[in-house]
Amino acid sequence: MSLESVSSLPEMVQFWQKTLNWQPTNQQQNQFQQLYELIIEGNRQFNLTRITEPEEFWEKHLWDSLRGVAPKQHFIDSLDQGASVIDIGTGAGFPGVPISMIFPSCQVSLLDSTRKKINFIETILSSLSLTNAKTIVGRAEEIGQENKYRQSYDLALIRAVGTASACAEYSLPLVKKGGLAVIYRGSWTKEENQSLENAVKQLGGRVELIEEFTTPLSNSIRHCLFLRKVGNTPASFPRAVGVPTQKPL
Ligand SMILES: C[S@@+](CC[C@H](N)C(=O)[O-])C[C@H]1O[C@@H](n2cnc3c(N)ncnc32)[C@H](O)[C@@H]1O
Repeated sequence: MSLESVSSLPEMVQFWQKTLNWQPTNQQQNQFQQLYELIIEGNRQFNLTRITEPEEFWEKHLWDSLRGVAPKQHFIDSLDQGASVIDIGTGAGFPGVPISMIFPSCQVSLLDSTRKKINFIETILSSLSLTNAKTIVGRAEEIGQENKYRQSYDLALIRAVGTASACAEYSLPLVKKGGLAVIYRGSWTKEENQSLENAVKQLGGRVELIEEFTTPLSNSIRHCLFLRKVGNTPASFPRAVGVPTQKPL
């Protein structure tokens, strides 16, 4: 397939307006289209995502990425105020790349343990001139122990990287006191609350909000877990590579 044959993304003006009380500018809409084309092209080499149909891409990659930072229908305030953001396990760049497009004043770090994914993202950042985003190659367990990164982000985002307690252990050590970690989830049950609360407490956080919502096109159930960093994370967290998943808190 050549780039000329990549479909156009739907504009979805009414869905952006209704769900986020917001609409992309023409320039942002063009960037979404360019991102879509680059990912479809990259997928031929790298097997980046199964989500390639235009409407599905719009819903599951673009809309979902931005919905995660819009609790109570408003984008998280700090994003408009130069927040430092880290997307942990960014894969093909979600949710971090759409967020860096929409919030040019924030600084977004895109972390993944796979070098080839990060190489691909670097081509995206330069093709789209996204100067407010940069990449980090590494494991969250190790990055979270480095002074340069530890407790230095206002906002940590993590989607489809592991269990909720592993995601909490990857993200909270990287967040500043007062900052927020957002875990993007599909399903969530009340029974899972207790183990999440327990993990988050050990990491110096508290569960601020668990939001359930449905996606606008396929009506799928989604959840976002918003964790506030209220104290310091003990030095023993995150534990060594692999431990957060093998021995969940
Ligand atoms: C299923 S993909 C999700 C990608 C993207 N967040 C999304 O929602 O489309 C999980 C990604 O997390 C990365 N990953 C998994 N464990 C990690 C860790 N401990 N530290 C950094 N990256 C990790 C993988 O390399 C992979 O790219």
